[in-house]
Amino acid sequence: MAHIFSLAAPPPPAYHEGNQSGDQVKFPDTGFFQGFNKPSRLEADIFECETSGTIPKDINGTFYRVQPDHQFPPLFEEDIHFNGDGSVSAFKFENGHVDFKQRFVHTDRFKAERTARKALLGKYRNPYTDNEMVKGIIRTASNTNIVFWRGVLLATKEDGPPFAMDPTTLETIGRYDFDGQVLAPTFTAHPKFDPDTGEMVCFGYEAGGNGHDASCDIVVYTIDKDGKKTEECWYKAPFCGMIHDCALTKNYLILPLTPIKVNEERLKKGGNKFAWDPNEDQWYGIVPRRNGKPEDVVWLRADNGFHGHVAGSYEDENGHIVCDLTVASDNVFFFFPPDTPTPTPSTLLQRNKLVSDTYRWVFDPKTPTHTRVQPARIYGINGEFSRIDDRVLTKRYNHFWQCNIDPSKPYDFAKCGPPAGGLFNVIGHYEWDTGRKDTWWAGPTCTFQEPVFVPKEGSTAEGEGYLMALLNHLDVLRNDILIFDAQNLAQGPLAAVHLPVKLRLGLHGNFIEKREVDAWKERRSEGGEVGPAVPAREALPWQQRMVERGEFKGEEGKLNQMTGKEVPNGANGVNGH
Ligand SMILES: C=Cc1ccc(O)c(OC)c1
Ligand SMILES: [Fe+2]
Repeated sequence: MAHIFSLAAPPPPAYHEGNQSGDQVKFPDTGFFQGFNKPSRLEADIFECETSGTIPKDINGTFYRVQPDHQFPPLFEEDIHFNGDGSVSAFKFENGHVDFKQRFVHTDRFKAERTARKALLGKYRNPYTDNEMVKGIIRTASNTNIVFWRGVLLATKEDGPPFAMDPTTLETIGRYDFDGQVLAPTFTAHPKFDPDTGEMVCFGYEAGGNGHDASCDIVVYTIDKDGKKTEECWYKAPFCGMIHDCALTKNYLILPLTPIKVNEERLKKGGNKFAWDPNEDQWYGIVPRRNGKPEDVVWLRADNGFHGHVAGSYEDENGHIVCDLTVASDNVFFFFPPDTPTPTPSTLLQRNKLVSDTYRWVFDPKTPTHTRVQPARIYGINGEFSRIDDRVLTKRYNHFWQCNIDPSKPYDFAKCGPPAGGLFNVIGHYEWDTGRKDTWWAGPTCTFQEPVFVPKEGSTAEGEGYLMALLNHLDVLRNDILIFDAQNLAQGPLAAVHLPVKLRLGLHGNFIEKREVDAWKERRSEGGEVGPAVPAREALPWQQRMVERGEFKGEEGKLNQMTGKEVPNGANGVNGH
């Protein structure tokens, strides 16, 4: 890489044979850390952002989203974006004004590494590659989704528990175990919220042990609107593969099991978390929402494919489950190639050739388990990150929005290089009832991140409102937010918010109304109706088992110190009693 100055004494390379060498703060010279993918590590406030057009005055609320952003250069040169620390952005809209705030999620991992001033955790979801100092630590980087639950933000990643943050200040409150009710080692990044009951339905996969042992156990929880756990049931998956998103209907939860698999032996050898299995089916686990029993799960299967995200889902007049999601034709996670016979990583170029259409499945929940099924409808588009008007979740719906790939449009490779995160050069609005395709192309130097739907103040009609999405300027390394009329994308944006900086490629976000944030702030205040959110007081059961088995051997006090927990007689730490 070209430098604007030359050092008198050139330092040795930051990585030697793939491992970090020396203590320079220098990121790898790989695609995951250069160009638009360069780490940012920015925590900032911008009061009154610059805008173009007229920001609709009836948008009153905050668009929260999360991005992986490595706090420190990784231990291993070949590290991946998904291993970066969660960094949450908030765009607060009020009466035509927009303020920006961005903060890291202070996970146990973040705190330990900050104390050490360097990376201590190794590869993505492989504890066998960690520094001994952090043995037994909760490894999650909380970098995948940021949801609002009863007055707190939950920063989530599917390999660990959520971390709670204050919605106004973005300060981390701590690991959140729902007042001791949710103790599985893993927790999905895609909990679902039933708009009729106010319940949260959530799950964890690889949940039977410590979250890193290829267990086939899946746990499904329901938390009611008052914060009480009302359902917990454990199911078995046909293999330990990724279950990233889920679909919720009035009576069922559907778990798409993707044929990218965990193998504990591979982890022990320091290998990848996942390996793609091109010979495995894609599976759908259907479980009841009420009084589920382990034997109730129905697993349906279809030809190999890679699940993306769910748009909507509901039960039709026949009691069948309609479940809409993107399914890609091949391995989206090109950095997790098949194991056998020899792993040959595919490239970003191949990744960009995948087709990811939107599939409608109609499942009869009474079908015998292991039955092979076919899609009912394929929309005929190529994209990902579908969103709906969340008020129609669990209900028959019409509209969805997503980021699309249109390879027929010009792309300025000379100015932008390979399109970081995928060539999402179009934003699209679709209607199941009409087959309509309402799209807008962002031009040859821009791509989109996941959109959010913002309901119009005072309107209850599905899809009436705005669509908001981050725009990546790949040529000048900067971001905007574009705001559209949700049902007329083709006319172009109504307004834009301009950031003076580049964000990272994020995963997911949500728009939360100001009135909801304000009402909960009142309830969560000292002496309020509910009181402040309380972080987890006890170590997770898998950590307590490590202590009981004597696996800490004195590392425990060190770990407590590094994560800022109280050390004396383990009152508050990993042996928490
Ligand atoms: C599909 C997205 C996805 C799946 C697993 C992850 O750990 C993740 O981290 C950002 C993202
Ligand atoms: Fe996701």
